[in-house]
Amino acid sequence: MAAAARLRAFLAEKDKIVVCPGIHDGFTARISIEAGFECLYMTGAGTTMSRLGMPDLGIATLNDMRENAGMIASLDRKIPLIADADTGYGGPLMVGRTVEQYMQAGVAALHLEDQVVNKRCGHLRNKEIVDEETYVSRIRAAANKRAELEGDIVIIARTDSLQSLGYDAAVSRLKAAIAVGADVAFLEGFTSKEEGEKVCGELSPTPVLLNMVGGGVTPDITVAEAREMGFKIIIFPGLALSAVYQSVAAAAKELKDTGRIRAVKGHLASPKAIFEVCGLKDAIAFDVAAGGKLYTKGV
Ligand SMILES: C[C@](O)(C(=O)O)[C@H](CC(=O)O)C(=O)O
Repeated sequence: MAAAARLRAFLAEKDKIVVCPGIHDGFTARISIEAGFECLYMTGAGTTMSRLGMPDLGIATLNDMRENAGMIASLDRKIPLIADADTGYGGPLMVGRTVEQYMQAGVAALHLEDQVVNKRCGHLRNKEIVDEETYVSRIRAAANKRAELEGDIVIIARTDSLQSLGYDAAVSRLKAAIAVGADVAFLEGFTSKEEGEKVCGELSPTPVLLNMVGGGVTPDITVAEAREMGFKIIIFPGLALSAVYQSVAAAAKELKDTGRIRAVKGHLASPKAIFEVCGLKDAIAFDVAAGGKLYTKGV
């Protein structure tokens, strides 16, 4: 089953919540696959930081995002990838190109939001949003492109309008997005569990996504609680980013302070062990099956 169809099947399962660790590159994707997750989330913030070394301020372009998403989606085609597509990177024509390219890249779902193109992380202050008509035209462009290509990519409509317009206007934007073809709703940055529960109830039967940003404006909600509240998807965008930050910072400090890294717990993985996380055995088997001679004696 193709990735988008698989994700749709998950969404159709009663009482199921799709749990997605946030990953930003091939290695963190592989580690999460090895941990047994059945779906992944490619964070735009993480893609911007890992590929460009820049903060989440609308700096990554369609090319940066699509290339990263395509590589990650290709690692295991059985595992659907939900990928951030920010604002769609322009007007309806650009949104159409984004959807087409994400589909070609094998992405199962993408989310599109109503911030201005020069956007920022949804958990920062003073976000600027576009008017509702412009937002709806982004979602319509996505749905039209999907129909034109006879695809089934899952369209997730995100609104960042809660911060400036309040709950009712934000939910009305999500309803307008659903009316023109969005499959899933995403209320960014809600600030109380009551609001989270309310939006699930109000938009039902449309599945609603919960963005669990550690240290963000949304209170901490566990997977079990989110399922109970009615969410169908939960993403943890900062999962790999914060782990990488903490462990690399500790290792760098250790090296700086002591001149070695072996003392840092967990840094003793051999090259071979970590290559195995990245499909070493399958890569060798593929080469050997084709008659390659490089790895017949092992590595
Ligand atoms: C979901 C998000 O768009 C992302 O890029 O992962 C961010 C998360 C973050 O910055 O931690 C967001 O705007 O919520």
